[in-house]
Parts: sequence; structure tokens; C-alpha cells
Amino acid sequence: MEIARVDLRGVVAGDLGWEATRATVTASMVAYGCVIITHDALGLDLCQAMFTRVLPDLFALPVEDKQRVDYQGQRPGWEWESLGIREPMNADNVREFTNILWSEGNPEIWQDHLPISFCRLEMIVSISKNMLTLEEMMEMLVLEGLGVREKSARGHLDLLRHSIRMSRYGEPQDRETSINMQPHCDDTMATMIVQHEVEGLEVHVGDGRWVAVPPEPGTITFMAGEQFTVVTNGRVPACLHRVRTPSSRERFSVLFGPRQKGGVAVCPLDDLVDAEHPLLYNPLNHEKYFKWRYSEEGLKFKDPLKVYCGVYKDEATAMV
Ligand SMILES: O=C(O)CCC(=O)C(=O)O
Ligand SMILES: [Fe+2]
Repeated sequence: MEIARVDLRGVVAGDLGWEATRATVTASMVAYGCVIITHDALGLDLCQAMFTRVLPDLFALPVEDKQRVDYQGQRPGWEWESLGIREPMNADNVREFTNILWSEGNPEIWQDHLPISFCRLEMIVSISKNMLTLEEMMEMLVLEGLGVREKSARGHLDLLRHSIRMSRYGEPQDRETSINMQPHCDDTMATMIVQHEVEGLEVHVGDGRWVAVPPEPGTITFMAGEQFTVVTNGRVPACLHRVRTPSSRERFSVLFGPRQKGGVAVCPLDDLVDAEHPLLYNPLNHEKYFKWRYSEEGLKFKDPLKVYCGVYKDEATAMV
């Protein structure tokens, strides 16, 4: 079986296509924690403008400016940097982010009779709103596919917060492997990745085999993070992925995804725990886990999630 590709255009809950899509999505999520979506929700023009204008402008700002917002980068040996915005569907949050980055002193540029600051804001908000709709649809498809009642699934969605991250990769430092982000699973609930023109995303499909997800226009990669493994009581594995860019071209990506709201433990959904499927994960306090997972101790383990909150530790305690 390959990672499923599903066309979500025109798919509506309860309609004819819904059940077939649900079966395909669920099977691929159970096997790889990953599905490739085709959708026009983001709009090709919007993506083009985002990747060729907004992102290059954003990352061209001086590091001192970028460090005034949620910025990661400047790691020795890593040609990678990333900027994040929480709840980017809310224009106020995006306005705050752009105002901090492009404070006075940056002359306003006009484009198609609109100030560029307005275009940037509109683009980020619009991409985020569309991503949120797709994200919730994907979670509903998988959860329903696993047998979760609609009400429980909606209750789960209400416990999420969202953020968008925009990343830039320079030339891979390791010319031999061309890897510019090492294999990992995200510690989120889910991540949706939009690529543009430059290759990079690869997904592990078992036995050391990696599959490249090509940066095709109109496609978005949906992947489960560790929190989703807990919520689904182990049915959906967190997707193991990495970034590898043999062309060495500069690469941008846009990532959108939910995590559990702060202070609310992540728990397996009741509908997914029964005699046939005993409880596999204890409630996960994300803040504490996050600190431990990236500590010297947490980094020793192959499956830190299981070590931290798994009911059965068995092979989880294997070291990296
Ligand atoms: O840039 C990408 O395609 C993936 C990035 C990623 O996996 C991450 O930031 O966690
Ligand atoms: Fe990732």
C-alpha cells in the first residue's frame, strides 16, 4: 500500500464520496500517519504570491528583527529558520506579527493599488482559514473512520489551538546526504505541509524506506503528530518524516497544525478504548512532556512518547 492521495474537492460530510474518502484516508493514516490531499482551497495564485513574495521578504529581514517574534533558527550546522504565528485565522494576531516585523522605517510598498502590508496579512489569514477547514475535515474523516462518534470528535476539535509556521531552508550542510532536517515525528496533534516547486519532504514507509512527497501545486501533506497517537489510543502512528533536498535549492514551506490547548491533558478518546483495544496511553501533559522530550534524557529514546506516557513500555525503552 502506498501513502493515499485523496481529492477533497467537493467532498462534503454525509455525501456519497464521504464514505469512500473516509476509508482511504483512515487506511493510510493507520499505516503511515500520512495522507496527501489535493484541494484548491489555498488557490494557486495565493500560493504563488505567498511563496515568491511574502516568504522571501519575510526571511530577508535582519535576524534581530525576526527574533522579536516567534523565531527559531541560527542553530550551528543547520541551514534552517522558521517563524510562527498562533491562531493565525484571527487577523489581529497576524497584524501584530507583521507590525512587529515591519515596524516604522520600512516604507510601505503599493501593489495592485493595495499596500503590501495589507496583502501579506490577507494572504496569511486566508491560507490559515482554509487550512483549518481542511484540517478539521481530515480529523473528522479519520476519527469517524476509526469509529469515533461525531459528538466526541467535535468535542476533541474544540480542545485544539492552531498555529502556522513558515520555514526557509538554505543549502543542505551535508552534501552527501542532502538532508536538511533529520528524521523526526512532530510533537503536535497534526501538521499540514505545503511545499512549492522545491523538493524536500520525505516520509518513512517502513523498513528504512523513504518516499519523497513531490511539491506538486494544489497538494497538501497531512500528517499525524504524537498527540494524535495518544488521542487515537495508538491506532494512528505519528508520521516519521525528514527533509532532503538533493537540488540544494533554497526551499520554503508552510506548515499549519493544531496542538492541544495549554493546560488540557491529551487523552485517548473513550470511543477507542474497549476490551479489544485496551488503554495504551496515560493522559499526557504536553508542557511537561515537551520539556522532557528534548532534554538529554528524553533524546535517548527511540519512542519517547511511549516511554513517557505509554501503559506498556516493552520495546519503547530502546535507546536511539
Ligand atoms: O518543511 C517541511 O516540509 C517539513 C518540516 C518539518 O517537518 C518540521 O518543521 O517539523
Ligand atoms: Fe516535522
